[in-house]
Amino acid sequence: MRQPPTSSRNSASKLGSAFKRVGRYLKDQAEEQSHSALYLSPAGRISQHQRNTNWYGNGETSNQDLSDQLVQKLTRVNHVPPYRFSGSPPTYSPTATPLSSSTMATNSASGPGIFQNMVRHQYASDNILQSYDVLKPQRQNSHTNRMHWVVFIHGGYFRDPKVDSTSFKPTISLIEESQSQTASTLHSRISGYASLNYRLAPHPAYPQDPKTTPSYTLNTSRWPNQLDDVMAGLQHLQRTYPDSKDYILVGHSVGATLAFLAVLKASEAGITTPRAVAGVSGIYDYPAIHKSNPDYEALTNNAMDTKYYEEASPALYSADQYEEQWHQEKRVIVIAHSRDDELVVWDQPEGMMKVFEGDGLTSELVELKGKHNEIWEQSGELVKAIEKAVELVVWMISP
Ligand SMILES: N[C@@H](CC(=O)c1ccccc1NC=O)C(=O)O
Repeated sequence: MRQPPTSSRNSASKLGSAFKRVGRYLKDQAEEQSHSALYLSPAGRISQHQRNTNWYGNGETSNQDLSDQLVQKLTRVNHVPPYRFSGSPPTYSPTATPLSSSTMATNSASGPGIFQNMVRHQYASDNILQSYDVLKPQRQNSHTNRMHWVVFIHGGYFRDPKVDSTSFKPTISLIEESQSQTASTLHSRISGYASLNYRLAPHPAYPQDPKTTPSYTLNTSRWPNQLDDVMAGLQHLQRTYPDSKDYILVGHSVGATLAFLAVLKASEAGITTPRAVAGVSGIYDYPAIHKSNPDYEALTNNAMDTKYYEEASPALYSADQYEEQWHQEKRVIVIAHSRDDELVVWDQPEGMMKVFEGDGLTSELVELKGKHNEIWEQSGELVKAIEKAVELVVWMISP
C-alpha cells in the first residue's frame, strides 16, 4: 500500500403542528425580545447560538408578518424532494419528528463578512437545537479541484449550552479569511461548511423552569437522542445539498464520539459515509475515561443511562465494523489531540488509534497544542486537523 504523506413524508396535520410550533416559537421570541429578555432562563441567557442568531430579520417584524414569513419560507422550500429511503426498509427511526421541508433563516447577527451568507436549517421540529448552519463560500476562481464539504459536530459533554454550531465559526474564519498560501490551498478544496446542533441534556448551571420555558428550548435530552439528531441532521443536509455527500466529518470532544458513531450508523440511517473522519480532542471510550477521571461518570450519566456507555464508545468497536460501513472504498481517519488537554487524557486518542492499527483504512495521529477548548476557539489548531484530513483525502483520491 502507498504510504501517505506525513420515514416517508409527514402528514399534513403533522406539518400543520410543526408550523404552529415554530410559529409559536417565533411569536414568543418577538414578545420576549420586546421585553429585552431574549432566551432568559433563571440562570441567564441559555445559548450562544440562540443569542447570536436573529431568526427572522431585524427583530422589528410584527407577529403577523412573522407567521406570514414563516409560511412563505416553508412553502418556498416545499419543492425540496421529500427524503425517501431507497433499498430495503430502514431499521433506523429517528426519535425526532422530521419536518417535510426546511426552515431557513439568515444568520444576520454576525454582521457583514463571510457569515452574511450563512443559513440555518431546521431538520426536525421538537427542539430549536435540531438545526444546522451552512456556509457555501463564493469562490473567486473556478477550481478544477475535487472539492469537499467540512461538517462539524461540537462538544460540550452533551450539555453545555454555550457550545453549539456557532463554535465552528472561528475555524471557518481562519480558513476563509487567511491570506496564507496554506489557507488558500485549503479553501480551494472546500466547497461548503456545515455545523450541526443536536438536543442537549440539562446543565445545572443553566436551570430551566419547565413551567415557563417553551418545550422546544428545554434541554432535557437523553441518549440516544443526540446521535439520532446527528443522523437526522446529516440526512437533511445530504438531501438539501447533494454535493455535501462528499465530506469530511469533524467532531470536537463528545462531537468526536458522535462523528465515529455516525459512520457506524450510516447505512441504517441512509446517509453517505464521509471520506474522512477527524476526531479532535475526542472522547472515544466512556468506561476508560470514567477510570482516568472518576468525576466524569456523573457527566456521562447526566446524558445517558449506564447501559449505553459501551455502545456509545467508538473505541470499543472493531476495524471490521467500521469497514462494513466504509466498504472497500478509500477512507481516512485523523485523530488529533493535544498533550496539554486538561480535560481529556492522551489515553483516549491512543485507544482510538489502536482500533485501526494494521487495517486497510488510512489513519493518522496529529499532535496539537493547547488546552481542550483552545483547540476550537481561536488558536487555529482545529484548522490543522482539517488540513491533515483534506491532505490525506486529496492524496487518497489522486489516481
Ligand atoms: N463545558 C462542559 C464540560 C465539557 O465540555 C467537558 C468537560 C470534561 C471533558 C470533556 C468535556 N467536553 C466534551 O465534549 C460543561 O459545562 O459541562
